[in-house]
Amino acid sequence: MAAVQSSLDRTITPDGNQGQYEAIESALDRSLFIVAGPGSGKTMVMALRVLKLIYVDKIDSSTILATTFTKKAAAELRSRILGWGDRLREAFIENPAYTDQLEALQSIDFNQIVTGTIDSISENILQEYREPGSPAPVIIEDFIANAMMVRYGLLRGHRYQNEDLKQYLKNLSGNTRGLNTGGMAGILLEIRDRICHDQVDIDAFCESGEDPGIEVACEAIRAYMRELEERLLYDYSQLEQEFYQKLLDGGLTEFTDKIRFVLVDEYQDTNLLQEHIYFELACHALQNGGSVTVVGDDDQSIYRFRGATVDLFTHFPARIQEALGVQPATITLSKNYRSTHTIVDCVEHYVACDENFQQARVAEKPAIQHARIGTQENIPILGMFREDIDTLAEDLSAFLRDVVDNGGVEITQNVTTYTLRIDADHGSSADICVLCSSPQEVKANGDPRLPYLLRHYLHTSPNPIDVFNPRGQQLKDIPEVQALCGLMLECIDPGCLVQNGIRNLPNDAQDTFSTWREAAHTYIQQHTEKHGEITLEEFVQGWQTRTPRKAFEQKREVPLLDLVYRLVTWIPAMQDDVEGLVYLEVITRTVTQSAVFTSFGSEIIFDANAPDLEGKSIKDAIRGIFIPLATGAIDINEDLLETIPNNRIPIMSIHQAKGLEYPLVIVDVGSDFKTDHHTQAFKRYPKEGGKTCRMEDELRAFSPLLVPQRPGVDRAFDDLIRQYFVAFSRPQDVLLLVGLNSVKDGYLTRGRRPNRKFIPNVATGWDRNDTWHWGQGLPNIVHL
Ligand SMILES: Nc1ncnc2c1ncn2[C@@H]1O[C@H](COP(=O)(O)OP(=O)(O)OP(=O)(O)O)[C@@H](O)[C@H]1O
Repeated sequence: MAAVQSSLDRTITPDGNQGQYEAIESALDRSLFIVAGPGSGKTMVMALRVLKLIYVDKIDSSTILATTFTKKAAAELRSRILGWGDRLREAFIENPAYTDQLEALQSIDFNQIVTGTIDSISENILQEYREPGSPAPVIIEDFIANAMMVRYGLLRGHRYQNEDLKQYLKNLSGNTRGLNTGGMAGILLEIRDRICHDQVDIDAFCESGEDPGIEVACEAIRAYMRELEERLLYDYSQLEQEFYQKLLDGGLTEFTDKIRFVLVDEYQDTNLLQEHIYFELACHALQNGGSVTVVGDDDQSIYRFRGATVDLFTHFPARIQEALGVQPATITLSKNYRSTHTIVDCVEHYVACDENFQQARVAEKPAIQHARIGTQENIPILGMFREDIDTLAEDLSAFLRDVVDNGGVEITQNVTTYTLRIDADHGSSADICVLCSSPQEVKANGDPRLPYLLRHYLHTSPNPIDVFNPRGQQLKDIPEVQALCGLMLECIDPGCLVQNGIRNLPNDAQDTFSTWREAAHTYIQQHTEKHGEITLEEFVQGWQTRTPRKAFEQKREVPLLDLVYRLVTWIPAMQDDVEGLVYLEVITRTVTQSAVFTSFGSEIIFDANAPDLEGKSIKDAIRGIFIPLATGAIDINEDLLETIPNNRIPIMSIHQAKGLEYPLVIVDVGSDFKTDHHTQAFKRYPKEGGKTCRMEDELRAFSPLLVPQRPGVDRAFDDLIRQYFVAFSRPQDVLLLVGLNSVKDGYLTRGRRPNRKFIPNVATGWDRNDTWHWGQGLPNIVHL
């Protein structure tokens, strides 16, 4: 610990940081259950426990496996271990007390530690320890899984037209207007993932006879799984299943024989299949004389919709004792090193105010305490509420401009005045973050939402500030995407000859193709500049008339990726704008990945000896690339957003913000809520469990987990509380809540005798028994 203090500038003492100290210093064979609050240094504790095993217990680094839930968190954990590991090594090498250990110190290879998400670890281990001659697993991204479900689960066999299936998926999703093909595929994949994650007996589910749509859904899922198997492809669920199966069958003994330490962060988001994997790994670790450590915060479990089962964390000690006979020591980390006293108090008050929620938390969880070191101002919690969304966006933009550029904003509470200002030397607009339940920029009816208006007002000011919100719009509706996809279609299939010959072309895809092609024509007219000696119009004509020369190289196979890269030379927004680059990346990944499962590998074939191949390869590309893009089957994956530009204000969903911290965090607690409208209830004060809970209830009846004890509506409340708990615990210095006046003061109903009505909302301190703990007008915060 002395080296940690001198080299890493972290003081961890048995008195000052008891939980952290105990977790790091625990004996190597002591298994731990660490219940940690927000900002309590989970990642630091994990990294230092690993380094303690290596430096103090002299453990071989290749016997340690450390994993966490998201790619971002896994990368952060790895870089901490590597960075701190090296700094400590340098300090030991320079210290004369360790001269006799120089060789051992120099030989430590931190890269041998197995780190990553459970998916990346499964992939690497299956690849590294596979039988000689057997192929390495090929993993498909979610969007390809979706495209394959569209193609093999729905289009093939015309299941997308099956009324029983349509009705079943519609009921399950709660979508009142019905689903398009991409939407149906999305729900089917959610069912399929749950079958894997909850270890559901699919035969029993299929034969349950509760709804005629279930059988068709299972047929579609089985068709999709067969296709994966035949092509030796794995989606992420299947990858984990395969890893677990190989662990059970003893096919990975070379690996399991050496594993001694299993450490899992973010355990609150574990599903049953992952628990099986961790327990199997832990079983080997214990047999090899090591231990298992899990860290998590049940209050931050926000991935139920992806199969996370928080009970696996809250009941971890009993579950692992039953499975492996080990009794882990419970350690709590309740000190918060991130936020000011005011924010910590607000977060603690928030999480305690719903009495019913306490039953869903880890028993006897201690309150969060503030422990942030160094001088800091206790800026009050702020609120900005306005009559309408446009005024809110305009005023919020003006506030942000003042904070970033115009010398700051003064806030007075009682007699104290605070100045909010981005640090002129080290700060930037990226110190601010806007969190919403969804970063969508427009509503289904086309009306703008706060993210759209904020982008607009911030950008049109004299000193423009840019936002970063690539997930704000549907990919197919983004102008550059429309232009690029339209240009590609016009090049490969002029006059829609092949397109019109495709049977089962979904109507929504057909409509989108027409919009794209029109966008391409407009784009051609507006962009007359030359690239590589020709204009865009000449380039497209070259393709359309199949006159190679300048437009494309005379080859038998022309990769579509080449076409993409050539066309974007006329689309500057896709070359130098960070959001445009994300869109381009999604399209190129779609083209590359679809090559994995299409017959022509994302190439157009021009063969005079076999002229029919041209049409077939175009059809293949339309099916494999363009239909998924047009039907919403492909969306922007979160891992494409790992790097957030340092000169823009990120607008993100609360889920994306998990694990992050910012000096100033703005949380939208009600910019969409003008009235107490029932269609919005699920976002603020649920009346029922909703899609995720319905799916949980439906499928867990056939899983060892069994149907959840807590009613769906209570689980929906729990999830909303946790979501805003995560949001409110992200800021270091300032938390600003924004919304409409109706959310804080209520609104007047129409009619001859208007009546004041309030909008129950979990994010503004209502509990599920209709008590408003924060009160009318939100008097507990300072209003701007
Ligand atoms: N003992 C400590 N001394 C000083 N700073 C600390 C200490 N422990 C943690 N911190 C700091 O507190 C902040 C929060 O830590 P970290 O991000 O690891 O928390 P966390 O538990 O992962 O939080 P969350 O679950 O809310 O994402 C970080 O800035 C970290 O550097």
